[in-house]
Amino acid sequence: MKKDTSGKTWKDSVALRWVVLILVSGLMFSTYWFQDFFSGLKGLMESELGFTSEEFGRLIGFTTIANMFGMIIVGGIILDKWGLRLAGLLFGGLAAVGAVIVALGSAGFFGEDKSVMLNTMILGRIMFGSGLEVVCVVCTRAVVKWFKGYELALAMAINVGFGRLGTALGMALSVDIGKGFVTPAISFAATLIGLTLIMFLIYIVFDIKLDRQVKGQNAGNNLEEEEEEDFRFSDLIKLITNSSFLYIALLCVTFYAGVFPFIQYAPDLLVNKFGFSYNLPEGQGNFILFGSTNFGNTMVYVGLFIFGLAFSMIPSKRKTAAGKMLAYLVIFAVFYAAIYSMRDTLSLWLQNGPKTASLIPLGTILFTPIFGNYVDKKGKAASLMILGSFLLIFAHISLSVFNNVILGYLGLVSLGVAFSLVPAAMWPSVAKIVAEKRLGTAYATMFTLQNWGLGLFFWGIGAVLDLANKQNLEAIRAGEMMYDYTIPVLMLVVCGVVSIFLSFLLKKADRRQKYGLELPSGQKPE
Ligand SMILES: C[C@H](NC(=O)[C@@H](N)CCCCN)C(=O)O
Repeated sequence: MKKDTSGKTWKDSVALRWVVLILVSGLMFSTYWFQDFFSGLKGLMESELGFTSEEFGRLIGFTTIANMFGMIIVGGIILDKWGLRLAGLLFGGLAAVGAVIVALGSAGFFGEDKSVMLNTMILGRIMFGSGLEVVCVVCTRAVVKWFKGYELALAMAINVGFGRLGTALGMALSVDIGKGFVTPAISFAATLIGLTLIMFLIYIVFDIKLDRQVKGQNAGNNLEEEEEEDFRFSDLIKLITNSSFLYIALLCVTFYAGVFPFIQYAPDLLVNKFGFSYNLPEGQGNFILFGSTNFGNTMVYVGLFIFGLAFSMIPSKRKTAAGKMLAYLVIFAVFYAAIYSMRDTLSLWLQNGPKTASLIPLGTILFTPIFGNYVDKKGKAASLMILGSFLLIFAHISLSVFNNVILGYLGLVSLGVAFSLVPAAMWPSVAKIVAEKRLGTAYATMFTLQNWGLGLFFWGIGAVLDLANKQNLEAIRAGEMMYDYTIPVLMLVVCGVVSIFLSFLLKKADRRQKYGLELPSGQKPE
């Protein structure tokens, strides 16, 4: 799109850009929620629906099947041909319909036989999964459309942050929402997709207006509209024969295979391995925000925190050093006071499987932009991917081989840091390796390959869990014994080892091909 210098469009307004970001990110929030909220319900699915771990794994694994066989590429082509408004509605709608089928299936609407329930839920998850990935691409495209030339990196981080928030809240709250049943939690998650589709409909009004304004400007200035590049198979061939792209794409497969599938089982692991709870004690710890006696305090904390954050974001030239210190002090004090006042609740949460595991995606909301900023300013992206892969290995070893709860917490923290580091370094690196006109194809290719790894491990962890505990399955289901997660999690160490190997190869290839992955943003190698 060419920019008009004589008039303004809606995207030139800061306020409207951020309204658009919220409207678009709604779908990220709800689809990530629906993708990951089953993790908090694994125990309930076993006790209420009678699903084995393998069946649980099959259910979440099948979410990726259409994507493995090219759905994201088909979605990309539809996006190119029909535009982001129709593609968003089509694939967001597909995700919503799929989610409703999962809810109906779990309620026994299609039949109360276990296999009918499982198969209809799988059918719904396949439809949902086909929508999810394309929705993610549509949202990213919309953010680029409105923020290119403005706060693009920040907007992208916030957009993914909404997705992570969806994952965290879905994991943490689904048990409470379901109140001991699976279907209400699924219905809630499906309703969220419906509501955020309405937000997307409102976004469409903004998008139509912007297109009209840009068209008017271009006509007034005799400018031709810039054509976006369509998906081409020849681009795909060029990409996969580029060694740096190949290494980073494979790293995307192995790294994410070690993280997303683990997250689906993390609450159940904490419950079975360390004796954490699935439910909080009746009437305790359910401190969310609303309906809590601490609501007033919380609002004061939130207000002060936003004030501190907003103040710290004022450009340095307009702010004294003392002002900057004051802003950081306010943020720190608010954080400390909030944690201190919630210490009882927090201590209950840190012994609850879904709530503790949800801290992994929650932490990334804070750390991914911090590491992203580091990569922008200092570079070292390939080295940070090596570090992230190392932390992944540490996390999985400490959560599998050892039986120490402190090491378990350290493992979770280490996984959270890795899950912030690698995406913060990986996605901007792809933009350095691949020409902008091929970025759509590059992301679609990476997400397609990634879904192979996800599908395999979503299902594989559950299947190996059943296999490794074959002798004790009866006793485990009767609540007399606990699952042993050692082998399924140890398996994920392999993902970390291959990731380190690939990150070293990437660093070496970058030295040869000179993409400048180790350099700050905007700096080119000599
Ligand atoms: C940005 C990146 N997105 C992906 O990997 C997508 N394939 C969406 C996956 C959704 C899984 N809950 C990310 O989320 O880091």
